Amino acid sequence: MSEIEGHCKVCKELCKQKCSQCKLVYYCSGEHQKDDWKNHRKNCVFYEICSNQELGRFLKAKKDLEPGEIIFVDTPLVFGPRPYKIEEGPFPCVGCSKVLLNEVHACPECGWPACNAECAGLKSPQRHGLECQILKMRPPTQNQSMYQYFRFDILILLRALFLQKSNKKKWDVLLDLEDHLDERGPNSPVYKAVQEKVSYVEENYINPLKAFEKESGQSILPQVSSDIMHKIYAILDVNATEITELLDLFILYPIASLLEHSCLPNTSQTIDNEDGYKITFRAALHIKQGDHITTTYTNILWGTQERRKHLKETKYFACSCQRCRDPTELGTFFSALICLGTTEEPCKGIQLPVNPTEDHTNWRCNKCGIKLPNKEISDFVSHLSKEVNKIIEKRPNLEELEEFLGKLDIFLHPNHYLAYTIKHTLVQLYKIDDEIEISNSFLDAKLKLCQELIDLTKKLDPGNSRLAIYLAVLLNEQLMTKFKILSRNFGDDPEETLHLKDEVLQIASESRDVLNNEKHSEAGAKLLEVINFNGIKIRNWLEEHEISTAS
Ligand SMILES: C[S@@+](CC[C@H](N)C(=O)[O-])C[C@H]1O[C@@H](n2cnc3c(N)ncnc32)[C@H](O)[C@@H]1O
Repeated sequence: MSEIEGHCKVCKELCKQKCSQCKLVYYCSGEHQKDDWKNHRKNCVFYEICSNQELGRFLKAKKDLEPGEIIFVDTPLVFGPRPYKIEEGPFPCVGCSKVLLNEVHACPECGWPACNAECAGLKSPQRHGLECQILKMRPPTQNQSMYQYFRFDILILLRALFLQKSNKKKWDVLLDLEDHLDERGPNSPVYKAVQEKVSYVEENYINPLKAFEKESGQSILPQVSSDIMHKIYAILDVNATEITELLDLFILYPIASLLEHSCLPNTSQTIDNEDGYKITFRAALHIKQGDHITTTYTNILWGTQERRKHLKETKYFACSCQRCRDPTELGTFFSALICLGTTEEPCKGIQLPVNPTEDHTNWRCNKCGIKLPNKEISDFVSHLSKEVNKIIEKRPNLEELEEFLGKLDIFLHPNHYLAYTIKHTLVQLYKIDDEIEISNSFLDAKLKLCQELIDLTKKLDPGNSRLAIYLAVLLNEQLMTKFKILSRNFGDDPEETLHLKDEVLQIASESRDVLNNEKHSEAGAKLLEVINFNGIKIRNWLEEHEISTAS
């Protein structure tokens, strides 16, 4: 049997035609494919759901997947405003969740803030349509601020509770998601925070609801116990996907919730805000049949200790992915420190964790061998991290930032994640402006920094699944620096001109490609506009100087 032949799933005849969707099953004819659709339908996907003791459920590839290939599209079980209290700043619209930056209107039924009394989300059952009837039941209260009165953090809970009536299948799937309730026991801080919400909901909404149900004989929401509310918040914390920018949303998906975490994920995701927040997962790297399909639950621009701590505290597991296990973090040295040695003369070796997946691992210098306890390192890095946040918040100028980086350089490996943050800001402050006199050495230094950060970003995120915006910013800076050199040296050396022209065109094209999955995000769209504008500027210049734009 050749590779392009297989046995028809129905009659077992040898044939060449496959299911055009999953390309995993052979059918000798359209008729046999149609006959089998009822069985095949649920298996017509590129992944299988597996489970083991360590991970619980996870997804495995059923076939080899190429970068960019769609693995699955998922539709939300429920979505709503982030379940954290809003203490200041604008509210979102209760109907469509857009942040209300200008005029604030109200839902005509319950009075909650809305973008417009006609907002379609006010009536939609997936949005405000069902919860509105409960919000209306609250008795009038006095002496409460707007932020105490409009508790957007409880809306997603009400929306989830309504699934038991509006879509029992989704309700059952939701309740079957991982909750880690055992780790969120009554003494944990998270339990107390959730209990505050639950008591608030009971007092303001559930008690009036129960009174109404009793009086009217209607059953609106049968399951509203405190336990079920704790469970829903736990499920949201462990599984929900967050969107920020203009919307501030938590979205819970049935399939995406089963994806395993890795700090080196092999998928990328895009969410369609215009189509009910459908999420599309694509292969970001080559995925082989049988490989686990992974996403990331944390910030891959943090060092191993910070990522693992965050995962432990919010997702209740100890990550031991390829990056976490490697003291050098895939050769990036993203958490490495400079060894200060024991004598007055620093040894200048590199301090790395001996076993990064052990919480209390010692750190050891790769040159002098001196060991330091983890606590000493993490206290020191957390102190530096606060200093970095302070200086970034201050919106520093170039000189302040360079001076600060000079201090960090004494202690941190040049690739340390705190240095990365500073350098990423710095590279954008090294302006290449036609109005300013710029030396060649300045351009060379900027190019060197761009290249250093681009290489580092690509190592951390080889599938460009999380750091696309960071990378595109760097490529754009590199593009404009090379273009400056090209235009400055034009006429000196024709061969060099052509070489630089090719490089510039290649970088312009790469920076656009990198943003492929981000072009619908606010930041991605803005950046793409800048890159396209720069691309046009460069092409115009090349044409004016009669340099072919073909590579
Ligand atoms: C979003 S859920 C993933 C689906 C879950 N395994 C299930 O059975 O429903 C997140 C949970 O899966 C487990 N998990 C995910 N990735 C893991 C990993 N790399 N190592 C260990 N546990 C992991 C943890 O229990 C985590 O809290």
